[in-house]
Amino acid sequence: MNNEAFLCCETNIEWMNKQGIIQRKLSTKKSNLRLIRSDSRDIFIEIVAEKIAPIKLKLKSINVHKKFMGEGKASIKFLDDNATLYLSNAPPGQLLSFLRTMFVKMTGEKAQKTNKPLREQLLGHRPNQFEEISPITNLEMEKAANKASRSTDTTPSPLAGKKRKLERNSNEKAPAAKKLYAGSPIPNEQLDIEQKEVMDACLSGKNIFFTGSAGTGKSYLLKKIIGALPPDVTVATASTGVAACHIGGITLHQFAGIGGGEATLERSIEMASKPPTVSIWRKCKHLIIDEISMVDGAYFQKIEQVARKIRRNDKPFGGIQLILCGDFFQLPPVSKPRPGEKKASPKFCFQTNAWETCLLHTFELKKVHRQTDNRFIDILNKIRLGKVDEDVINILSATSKQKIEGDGILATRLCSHTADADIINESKLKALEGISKTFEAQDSIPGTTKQLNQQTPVPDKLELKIGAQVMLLKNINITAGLVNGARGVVKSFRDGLPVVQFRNKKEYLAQQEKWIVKTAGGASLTRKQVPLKLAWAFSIHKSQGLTLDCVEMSLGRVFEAGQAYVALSRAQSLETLRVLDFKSSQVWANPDVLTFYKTLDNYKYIPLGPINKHIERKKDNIKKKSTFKSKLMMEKPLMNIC
Ligand SMILES: Nc1ncnc2c1ncn2[C@@H]1O[C@H](COP(=O)(O)OP(=O)(O)OP(=O)(O)O)[C@@H](O)[C@H]1O
Ligand SMILES: [Mg+2]
Repeated sequence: MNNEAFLCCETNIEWMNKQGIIQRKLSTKKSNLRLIRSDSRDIFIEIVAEKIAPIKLKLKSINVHKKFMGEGKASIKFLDDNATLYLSNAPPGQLLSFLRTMFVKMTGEKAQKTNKPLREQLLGHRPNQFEEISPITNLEMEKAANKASRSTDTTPSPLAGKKRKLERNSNEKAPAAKKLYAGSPIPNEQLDIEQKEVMDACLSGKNIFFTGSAGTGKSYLLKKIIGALPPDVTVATASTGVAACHIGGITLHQFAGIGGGEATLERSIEMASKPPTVSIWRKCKHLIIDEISMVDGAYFQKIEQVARKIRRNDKPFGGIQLILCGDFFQLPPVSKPRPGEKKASPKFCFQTNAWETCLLHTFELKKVHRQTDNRFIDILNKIRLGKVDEDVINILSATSKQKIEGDGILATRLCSHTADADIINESKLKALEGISKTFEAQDSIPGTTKQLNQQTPVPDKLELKIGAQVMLLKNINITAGLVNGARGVVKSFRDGLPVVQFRNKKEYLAQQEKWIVKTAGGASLTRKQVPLKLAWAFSIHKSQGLTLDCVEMSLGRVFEAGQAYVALSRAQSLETLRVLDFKSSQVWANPDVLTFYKTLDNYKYIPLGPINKHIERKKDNIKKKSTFKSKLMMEKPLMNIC
């Protein structure tokens, strides 16, 4: 079956009379929609659902409303039939492919129809036979995308001239068309074989944990999985605000509604039993968690118990399908000491009973997409496991002297401590001459600044000057290299907006972009802001999940297992990386993580002995360093960037 021409979702169909009064209505919870073609080459949508006879609606003179496609909703108005088809709870990715196929095929059909011989048309007296629509070809896609980009109308439906003008939906602006045609022409080709295997397992309803080294496309795949599940019953979360924003979800804490998890189980259940949290817990069928390595095990255990109680279902997590993703070799959970504890003692999720009872099917992605240089990939894989040999030391040390900046774009410094990164950005901006311009975000609901600061990558106030080092925070034009994470410098201000030049020499006038985040109650909050942030420095914790194209680091003060690995693996290549004072003692893996991964097939042969010795040595180093560290924190941070 051509999956691009198939959609499963809720439908409502309304037929109207000439006066616009509804004559007939039909609602289904689950319909299967198919794009089909008659032997006279007309294209139809066929709607098949239980207890109703199949319905076929001809795709001619239609008006499509697709503004809420991302939420799994769209409507198609059939002007000749005086009917409207409302689609809801559709997996957003499937809906996008379906509408795209519909537009592409209709665009192609219009061109073909004029060439059809009259004789063939006149002889078409047989009862109609229908066949499934063939998959779209690259050529068809290109044609339709060109047509859509030339047109100011985002509903590239083949409506006839005058009618088209009249029926154009004024609510729809260009971005929706951009969304429809962005990315690879053939959506199925966007996943590699390993990723497809995980996707299939997720769609089969199993509990899944997928892992893999940095840059293997875990978050990329997670976004596709979210797009393939029905949105009304799917909750996409991540352990941190930045990671949640990356996949368009909310934090796990926001979803669970039990605060930081410090309360007793009884109190936590009480907290989660309040509306709207309770209804979201009950409605949820698929719970997605990205960056699972940073979720505190005790918290994970608690929400599993809360889920069972709230949903009155004794199955693990109250019967919710779990889709967990992350790399435990990266940053561990951040937790505060509990009452009576001097030091926080975070536990990983895999060390809990809840993890055991969920019977997770585990997958590992091995193909690295972030980097292409195999030498660099090998180095990163060794660092991930805490192994540092002479090759690693030599190659990383050699980067310390390389010039990676150009055209006024300086390298971004990754700092082990957040405060250091903030101070560097502030002081560097202050040191620039010229007047500064402040860009204030426009938030849809007043009083949500703190939440939006946490959940979106853009600040509520952004101060810029000519010469400011910035990073782009949205994919603006993928083919032009204006992608999330691209580094640039502010060259001038035009019409009050910053003009940024990027490493590939492309210039971009940064206009306000929109971020939409979900609240735990399911409402949407919107922030509009220029898609930039200061980029002289970032903290390693804030950089988790990012890809950076010109990056520098000094790892002398790292304090977590995996912190050096996270920092190094942000770089796209050895040529765009500078490690200032690399030492093997900066790299170590958590022994519990190593033991856990040894239970997974691909890690059976990790030589644990030598690595553990290294870890013990490292632990001693941390103890010695901690007094030194607190002294250092009071001194000025490193300022010798570039
Ligand atoms: N199948 C794919 N085809 C093309 N590009 C891909 C594919 N999978 C991932 N990528 C790209 O690889 C880069 C890294 O992907 P992603 O950030 O999802 O990795 P990750 O495993 O989540 O990394 P991290 O562990 O650092 O969070 C991104 O730029 C992403 O777009
Ligand atoms: Mg990721």
